[in-house]
Amino acid sequence: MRFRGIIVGTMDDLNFWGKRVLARVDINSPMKDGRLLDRSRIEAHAKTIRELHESGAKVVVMAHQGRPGGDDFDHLEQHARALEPLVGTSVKFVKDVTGPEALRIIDSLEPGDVLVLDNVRLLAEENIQAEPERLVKTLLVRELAPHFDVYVGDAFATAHRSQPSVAGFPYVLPSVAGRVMESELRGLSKVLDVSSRSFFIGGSKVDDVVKVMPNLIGKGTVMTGGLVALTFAKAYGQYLGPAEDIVKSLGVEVIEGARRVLEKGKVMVPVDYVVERPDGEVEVQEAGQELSGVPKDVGPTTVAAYRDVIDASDAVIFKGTAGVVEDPRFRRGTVALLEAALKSGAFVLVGGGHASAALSWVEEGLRKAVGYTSTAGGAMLYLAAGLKMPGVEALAYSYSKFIARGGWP
Ligand SMILES: Nc1ncnc2c1ncn2[C@@H]1O[C@H](COP(=O)(O)OP(=O)(O)O)[C@@H](O)[C@H]1O
Ligand SMILES: O=C(OP(=O)(O)O)[C@H](O)COP(=O)(O)O
Repeated sequence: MRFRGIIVGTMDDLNFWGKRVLARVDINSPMKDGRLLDRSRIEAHAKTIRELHESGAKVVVMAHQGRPGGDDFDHLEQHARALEPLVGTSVKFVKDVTGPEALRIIDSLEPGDVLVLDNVRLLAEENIQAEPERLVKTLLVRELAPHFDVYVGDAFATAHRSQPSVAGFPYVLPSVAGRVMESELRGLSKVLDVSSRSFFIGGSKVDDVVKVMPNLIGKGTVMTGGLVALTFAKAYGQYLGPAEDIVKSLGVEVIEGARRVLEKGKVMVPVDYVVERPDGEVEVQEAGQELSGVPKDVGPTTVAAYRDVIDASDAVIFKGTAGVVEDPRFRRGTVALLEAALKSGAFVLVGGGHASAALSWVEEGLRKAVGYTSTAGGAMLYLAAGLKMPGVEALAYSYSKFIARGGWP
């Protein structure tokens, strides 16, 4: 398939029967207290895995969950169990990635078998980002690649990271896009080219947002929520009371980055917040004055102001959440904004694990008004901003090196 001037192979280009296939998917899902809260990414990637299983491949699934140190950093056994009914076969799981136990099971697979490796971010070197020359030298790539014939890059939601599992293997193995990667690239290239759009950008991955924001300003009005909003409020000089430390913990570069974004253009920040006071009570407080609790959602006046922007847009791109949606007390802002977008008649694109999970709390009849749901949050924004996608570039390299000249069955 052609994508923005490059050619990426798809699963239609290869015969998988009996092949040892390493499939990198993104089943990173919202979790609370060690339990999966949402399975949409697992459902999406199950289609790719099922097709590989039905084509007689020996399928090894590689994925991550959370980031080291985070509450949702976990093993992938639950994910493997959730895949079983969706793929329609028993799914093996090994609590290992490149160790002897993993390699033994990989080498013993029969056509049609499916094995899920444990969280690839348990390996330190997966958590660095580097150029392809370095990625191919990582132990992860050097140790696993010889055990495979083909790599399927399906982790679209992680394709903006130049990490070894995403952007390393395609330089040494014939590689194609999986079905999720393929449909996201096709789907998003169509919908991102709308003239009058607005962006709602929330959630906690502020470093990603600060990176894409200079390219988004000018492409539409940007409304913020979540930790993104707190960072920009700080960059505007607001005092955040008990949330000052939360924003400081994101690092000076992130706050400085937000200030530089504001030199380029305006970003909308909340005018009120739902805060949690030290005594556990929840109340709405106006922004700009000293907050006496931690802001955990946007307030009703903010929702009304953002609704006006949404109503004037032809397309709304929604990434991340307005508040701590895992706690029902701080879900209202996100749900109200999603509902406003879905009622507005604009084309609504929802991206990101938490934002798409929040759709399940929206009035049932409204849900069908979503124009496009992407499995990706950050990666979707990178694409909207026209930034480099190392996971896609690696697949294009692999296609031209190993597949295009017809050297592969
Ligand atoms: N005010 C806030 N304080 C702390 N965390 C927040 C706040 N608002 C949102 N979050 C967190 O942001 C996370 C969702 O952000 P993110 O992962 O960036 O979204 P997505 O998965 O949709 O791309 C949720 O875990 C949510 O609790
Ligand atoms: O959930 C993801 O990204 P997203 O929250 O931006 O959609 C991906 O799994 C990438 O995870 P990362 O942002 O920890 O690299």
